[in-house]
Amino acid sequence: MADQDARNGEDKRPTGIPALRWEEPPEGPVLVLLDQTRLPAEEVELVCTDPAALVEAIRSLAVRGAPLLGIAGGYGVALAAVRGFEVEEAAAALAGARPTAVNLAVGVRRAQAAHREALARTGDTRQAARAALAAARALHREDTEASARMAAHGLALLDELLPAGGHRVLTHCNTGSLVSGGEGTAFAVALAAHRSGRLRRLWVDETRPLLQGARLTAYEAARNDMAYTLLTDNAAGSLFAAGEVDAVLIGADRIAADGSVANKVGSYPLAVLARYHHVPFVVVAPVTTVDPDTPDGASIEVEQRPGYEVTEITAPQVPVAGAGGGIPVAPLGTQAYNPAFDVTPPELVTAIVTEEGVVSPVTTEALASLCARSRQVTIS
Ligand SMILES: CSC[C@H]1O[C@H](OP(=O)(O)O)[C@H](O)[C@@H]1O
Repeated sequence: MADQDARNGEDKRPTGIPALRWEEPPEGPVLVLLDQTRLPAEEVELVCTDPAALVEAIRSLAVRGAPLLGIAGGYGVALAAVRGFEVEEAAAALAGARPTAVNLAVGVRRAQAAHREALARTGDTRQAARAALAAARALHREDTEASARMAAHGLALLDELLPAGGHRVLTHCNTGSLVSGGEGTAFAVALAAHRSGRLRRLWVDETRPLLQGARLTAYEAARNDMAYTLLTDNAAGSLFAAGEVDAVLIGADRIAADGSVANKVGSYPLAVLARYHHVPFVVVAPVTTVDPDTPDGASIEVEQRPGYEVTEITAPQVPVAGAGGGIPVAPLGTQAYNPAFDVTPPELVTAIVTEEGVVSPVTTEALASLCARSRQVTIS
């Protein structure tokens, strides 16, 4: 898919990167994924012909990012239905592939509900499969539209919060078109600022251990010709201290009813730094990430991932060395603590930006309408 030019910045292909697409070749429908574990070195596509392959792709982060997980989950149910797999079983496996991003369960549930309703109404498995696919496509379309609206609301908020001139924005993990049906969430706001000449600098946290920032956000920023600088996660503090950060923009995997935000591990320390240095800490996420059934941060299940992701550096070209197939950077047998996410309390969040607008301050009361809206979009 990529040619040599793509890696030296000479590639002039469209900046949007189709993270996934549904195709219907003669041999049967497939879900095609851009394998994000191979980026930025290689653009490799995974062709999923069954739900089990998609479950593994989700678990390995070949496909990742809360909104995209919801879209993939919906298509996964449709794939099971059109290819004659047991749909309820496939739905349960897909929804359980990763626990923290609520969008995954939402996407699966919407396609599953459409399938159940059509099957009960018609008794026809082909019609039921088409209903599941239509639900997945609707979710994909809605997320694409939501991304553009979040970008507009987010940029207007930055202009309101920050002095005129270029904004210096720090972001964590990856929240661009690789997590979305559109151009992403937090990254889409930075991209909108860039396109309007109002992004002075995008500070990109590398985001250990899987390096979504270094590998994916830098890749997307380069493809968009943005002014970006990569930094180690532990260098962020010195940037704040030097007054080099005007705002923090991050995504979310689950927002509890009280406004607690689960996001990539390392987000909470950024919120504390932002508060100490009086810098706005802005969360950008679609309404489908708000979970009215999770009352508070303590109720969010934080995914614990394998220790070898911390103790080894993995790269596709590296021959199998350690337990995870990577290069050990710690003594063999080293135990590692590897939570994939952390939870930021609402009092440290300046604002939550969704496609519906901006919530600030972040309180249970202020979120009530978002919770109600979330219930609507997650069952329609
Ligand atoms: C805007 S959703 C992107 C969100 O997903 C990332 O997690 P992962 O790479 O493990 O799927 C991270 O939390 C991002 O903020």
